[in-house]
Amino acid sequence: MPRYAQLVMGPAGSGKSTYCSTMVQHSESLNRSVQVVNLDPAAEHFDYPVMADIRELIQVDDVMEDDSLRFGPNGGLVFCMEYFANNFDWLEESLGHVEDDYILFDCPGQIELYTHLPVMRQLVEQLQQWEFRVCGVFLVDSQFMVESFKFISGVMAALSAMVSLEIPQVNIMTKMDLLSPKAKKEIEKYLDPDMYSMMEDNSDTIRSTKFKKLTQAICGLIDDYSMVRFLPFDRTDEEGINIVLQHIDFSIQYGEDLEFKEPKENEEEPANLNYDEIFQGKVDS
Ligand SMILES: Nc1nc2c(ncn2[C@@H]2O[C@H](COP(=O)(O)OP(=O)(O)OP(=O)(O)O)[C@@H](O)[C@H]2O)c(=O)[nH]1
Ligand SMILES: [Mg+2]
Repeated sequence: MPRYAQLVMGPAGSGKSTYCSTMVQHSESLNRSVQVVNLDPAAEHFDYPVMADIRELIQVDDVMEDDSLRFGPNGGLVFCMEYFANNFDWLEESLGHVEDDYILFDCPGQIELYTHLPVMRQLVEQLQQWEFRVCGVFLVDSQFMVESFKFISGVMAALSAMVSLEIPQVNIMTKMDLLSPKAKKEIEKYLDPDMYSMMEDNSDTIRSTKFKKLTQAICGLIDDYSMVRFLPFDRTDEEGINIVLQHIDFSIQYGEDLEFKEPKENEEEPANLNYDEIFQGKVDS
């Protein structure tokens, strides 16, 4: 039986931990069991129950305080994640061997983990060896998406995670509840974007021809392959949360292998039922 995992990624402060706790609550209301693993060695607050916490293995503060290492917060985090990659048996022990389990991994916000460092890919390969079907969930803060250039940089971040991990990925715009109704309307065009027209929006502000050509090439690449779409995520909207969950479940085929329970048969028909007699009786009366 397969196991299921969501790798919750995204830039710092994009709402990863909040997403995890919202999903746990939502799944509880659906009578589904979803567990969360904290993979952020610098995490301070989260309000979901954890099944495993990387801080039991290693903490950024300890690495920074170590006189022989002398790392700052970002170098410290990279060191922690590399240490984690060399100690996956800790994770294996913490996860146990439960069939059919569904686990969210709340990842750190340093973007280099998803663009060029090998740690997340190693984690994905390891999870797949343990029979997990993994979906990447990439979060981007909707507050930063209201202008085309910011949007393009968000798209590129999501795309580089998608390309480097080679797993199904669902991209999400978070904090939709903070947008005004006008901004909400405005942001709709970013959910399923037409990159060429977005390029047109900006053409007046781009003066350099080289920059314009480069932007055009990037927009063309994104559009031609239809690689990036976003789903809105408003933590106060149950219906919207359900749509996000359905997309993710679909991408990892959650539910297809669950055992089908036959509905209980109604009372069996009497064995010697003579339909001719019944019919005859009805016709006679
Ligand atoms: N209004 C609103 N606030 C949100 C939402 N999601 C996150 N926030 C707020 O945004 C801030 C950051 O959220 P986190 O969930 O901690 O973000 P994160 O991506 O886990 O942050 P790091 O782990 O530090 O990278 C917190 O103050 C949250 O309360 C949302 O959907 N709506
Ligand atoms: Mg967090």
